[in-house]
Amino acid sequence: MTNISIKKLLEEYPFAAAYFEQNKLTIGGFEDQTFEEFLNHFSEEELEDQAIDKAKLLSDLPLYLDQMRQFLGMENDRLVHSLTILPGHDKSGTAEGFKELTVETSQIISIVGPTGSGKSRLLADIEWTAQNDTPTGRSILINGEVPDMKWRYSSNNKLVAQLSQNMNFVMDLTVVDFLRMHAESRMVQDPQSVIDRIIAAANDLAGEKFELSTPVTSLSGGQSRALMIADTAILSSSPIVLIDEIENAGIDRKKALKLLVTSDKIVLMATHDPLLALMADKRIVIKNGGINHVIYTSEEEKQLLDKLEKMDSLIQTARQELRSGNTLSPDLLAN
Ligand SMILES: Nc1ncnc2c1ncn2[C@@H]1O[C@H](COP(=O)(O)OP(=O)(O)OP(=O)(O)O)[C@@H](O)[C@H]1O
Repeated sequence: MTNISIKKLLEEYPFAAAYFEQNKLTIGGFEDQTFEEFLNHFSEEELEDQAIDKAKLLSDLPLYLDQMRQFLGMENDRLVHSLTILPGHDKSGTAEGFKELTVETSQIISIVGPTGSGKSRLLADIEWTAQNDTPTGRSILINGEVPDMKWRYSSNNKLVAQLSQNMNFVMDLTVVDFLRMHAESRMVQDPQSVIDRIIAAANDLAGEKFELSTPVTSLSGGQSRALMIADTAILSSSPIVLIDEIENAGIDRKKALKLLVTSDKIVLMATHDPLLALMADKRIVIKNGGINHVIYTSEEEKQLLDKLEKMDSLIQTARQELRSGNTLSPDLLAN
């Protein structure tokens, strides 16, 4: 929550204004920056003169917001701001190669490793909020603490939303009925505008557009995935999104990730797609059932990402041409 702009923070937690006032911080003019960026604008002299303790102000803000939400009896779902994985052991019983790994909202973590190495197991440990009670011996903390066991059993206030490669709907509903049911179960104030936003976002992700009246059973693989991603980003209460491979999903993967991240989700995805893996802030490398090491995506890798994106867009264009029944010409490579 400290990664979002002050403006967004105030929209979501209006009482944050009192925190700034109590600490005599004038945030006017800095609304588009994050709280950390705002604090960084002070000179050393100003910090000293005004007795501003940047580190304390930063670490106290999430605590303050949590306490206020609890006090005001607001829903728990938005309270999650970090997920921590504590190490267990690999399939041979060897301790995992990291101390602890914390992921915060709006961060993306990718998980890579050979087939059968344990990527899905890690996602399952997170979903189950493992407490040294799964084959890996890992433990999961939420906001730095042992999580409430309610997360394991609650059906409408789930910690984790899973997006998997196969999204086949079996229910006999149109897209709008499906979304309306979901919006009503979440008791949103203005269901129609939420539904409209989801449809617009889903159509933006999917190659071919679909209508509100389309039965969900007639959606293509890519369309149903796009719908579920948009629904998860905009309407789901789950603060953590786990993605098991979206490479062949027929959707704009980059936009999909951006949509989830700007919705303040913690995103973890198992993937071998270089575009997705490098978009992540950190990359968990799994070997023989254990987290072998964690790689921080370097500047160099991010630069490589630009090149890979250009190559990818070329392949996508070629694919589109083939789909439309055209022939491919060498001009494709000219640009
Ligand atoms: N640390 C561990 N200790 C014991 N068993 C483990 C451990 N990690 C994973 N496993 C088991 O190994 C098997 C393979 O793991 P998993 O399905 O998670 O692999 P994967 O990387 O997702 O494979 P794929 O890429 O094929 O989907 C599973 O039965 C899982 O429960």
